[in-house]
Amino acid sequence: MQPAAPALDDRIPVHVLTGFLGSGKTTFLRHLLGEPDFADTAVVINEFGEVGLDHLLVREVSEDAVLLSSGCLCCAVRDDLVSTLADMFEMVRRGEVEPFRRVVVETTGLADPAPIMQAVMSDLRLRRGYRAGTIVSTVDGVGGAGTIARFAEAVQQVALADRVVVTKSDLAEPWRLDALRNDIAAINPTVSQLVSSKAKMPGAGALFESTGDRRPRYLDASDGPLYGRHSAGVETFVVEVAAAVDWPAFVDWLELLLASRGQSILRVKGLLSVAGDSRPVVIHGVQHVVYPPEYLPRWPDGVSGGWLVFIARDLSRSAIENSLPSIFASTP
Ligand SMILES: Nc1nc2c(ncn2[C@@H]2O[C@H](COP(=O)(O)OP(=O)(O)OP(=O)(O)O)[C@@H](O)[C@H]2O)c(=O)[nH]1
Repeated sequence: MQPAAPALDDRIPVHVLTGFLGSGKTTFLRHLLGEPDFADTAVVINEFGEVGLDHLLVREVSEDAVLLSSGCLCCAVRDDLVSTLADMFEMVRRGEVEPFRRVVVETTGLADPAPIMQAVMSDLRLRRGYRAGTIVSTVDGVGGAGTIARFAEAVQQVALADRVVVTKSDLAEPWRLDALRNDIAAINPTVSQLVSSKAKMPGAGALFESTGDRRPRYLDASDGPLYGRHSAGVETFVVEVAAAVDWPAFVDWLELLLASRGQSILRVKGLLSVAGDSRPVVIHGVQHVVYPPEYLPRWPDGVSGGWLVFIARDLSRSAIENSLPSIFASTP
């Protein structure tokens, strides 16, 4: 008698998209969600600050992105992820939402992916409907080597990845990319490394496909010194910017701030109203780099005034607020 073929596992894979602050997770995810291969993908986004931006950007391409805010998935809001996934499954079962074929969880930039994957896979309710997917980690082609050298979180994200996407290759010199790829290989010798440019990457459709039968690395990570911990002193705060800003003055202010305090400011992002334009402007700064602004077609529902979120070390909210007045457009 022939041995029975192994039963096909038709549970929904939960993939984790991780990567250090500003390394390009959301940009890459938005691009993927626009590809036909990624139709039927449910997205759960976790952000640090009291206000989230990434889910607003992802909703431009996929209406149903769910935001888990106010804490990091790997340490503070793990239970929220478990109950969100359970609710999503129930809603599909009751026919309240369209079925989905995969879930992608985008973590905060400081997250350890191991406790996230473990929380999902150790919950008996979830295990009936979901299975562990792939861990994909983005690494910033420009600043990645520096963050790997300075932040244990960046090392952990690479160490546990099944695939690494080196982003921003359009901005980085070839020698820098080669050196970074060597750093990544030194941390995780068997990981497959892919390179993307402005979120475009050959073979992106297969990004979350299984990497084979290898025992997942996250299973062995629970006794490591990094498990679910964050580098000391990293804090987040939100600065409200209710009035319209004068664009040239704002750019000068942000460039000066990041040039002088880029070692402290790991990430700044936000949504602003700019004098003379009705569209909200999305702002991105990553360490010393200010990225080109992006316009949203309209203000998202429920959002009116602007704000900036900072993720920083040794930087106070009052220092930022005191320097802000220079950016506002003067009223005629
Ligand atoms: N030129 C260029 N810019 C990129 C690329 N990928 C991302 N960016 C820019 O880098 C900035 C940060 O990208 P995000 O996608 O927001 O990064 P993230 O990892 O989601 O950020 P956090 O969630 O805050 O940690 C944005 O201004 C992006 O437009 C790329 O391949 N090329």
